[in-house]
Amino acid sequence: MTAGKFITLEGGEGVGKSTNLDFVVSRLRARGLEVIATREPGGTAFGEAVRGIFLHQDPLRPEAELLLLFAARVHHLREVIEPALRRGAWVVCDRFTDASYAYQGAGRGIKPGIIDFLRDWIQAGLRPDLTLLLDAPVDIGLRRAHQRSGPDRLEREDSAFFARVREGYLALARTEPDRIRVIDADRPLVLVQAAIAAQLDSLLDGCV
Ligand SMILES: Nc1ncnc2c1ncn2[C@@H]1O[C@H](COP(=O)(O)OP(=O)(O)O)[C@@H](O)[C@H]1O
Ligand SMILES: Cc1cn([C@H]2C[C@H](O)[C@@H](COP(=O)(O)OP(=O)(O)O)O2)c(=O)[nH]c1=O
Repeated sequence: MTAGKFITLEGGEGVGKSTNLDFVVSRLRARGLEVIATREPGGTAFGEAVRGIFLHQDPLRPEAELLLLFAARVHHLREVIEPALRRGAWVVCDRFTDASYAYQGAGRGIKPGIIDFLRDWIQAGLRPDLTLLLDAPVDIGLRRAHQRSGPDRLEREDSAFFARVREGYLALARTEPDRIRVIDADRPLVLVQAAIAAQLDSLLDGCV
């Protein structure tokens, strides 16, 4: 049996990650693949409990944010992601470690070396096979997110914070252009999904 693939969706608030996660999952299932859809923080009972603290505990120090995220991540990896990949399933995850570099690193100012250390300790060599980075101007994403629900703790940050997050993500994409594919999310959904489909098809074609 071939090993499964690990796909992540990343980007700022309201860029369309959840909407497009459903699209990715349907497209892969249509090919007959076993697909697990999950999210961070979350994905396990412990991770979902951490998510509640993370989104609502105020104040929460940047160091505590990062440690909580990796505490949830280690359970998510050991209990959900790694077993699924080992049995040949595909895993599609709404946010993963790139979000820690963008939000806690670029956004909060934690040095990347500290995040590298936690990533290497918890994940060893595991990285997503494909990351779809949905990119849109900050005000557009926030407007979409606010239409959806009341703001959580992070969504109340100022626009300078989200501008750093966006630039942090784009900087990651420049360092790993093969893994991280930037998708212009400031377009009608049908065009965003055509771009995503093209990326998925090239990953699938590489698997046959
Ligand atoms: N390309 C798009 N154009 C317009 N609205 C969109 C687009 N993509 C998503 N939306 C809408 O924006 C809102 C936020 O989308 P969502 O998928 O929840 O974003 P995220 O998971 O990134 O926060 C939803 O109401 C969704 O229907
Ligand atoms: C996984 C992860 C998420 N986060 C933040 C980003 C989001 O504000 C929040 C998760 O909320 P989520 O609902 O996934 O985001 P969105 O509002 O865009 O749909 O957690 C980090 O700061 N670092 C991380 O490593």
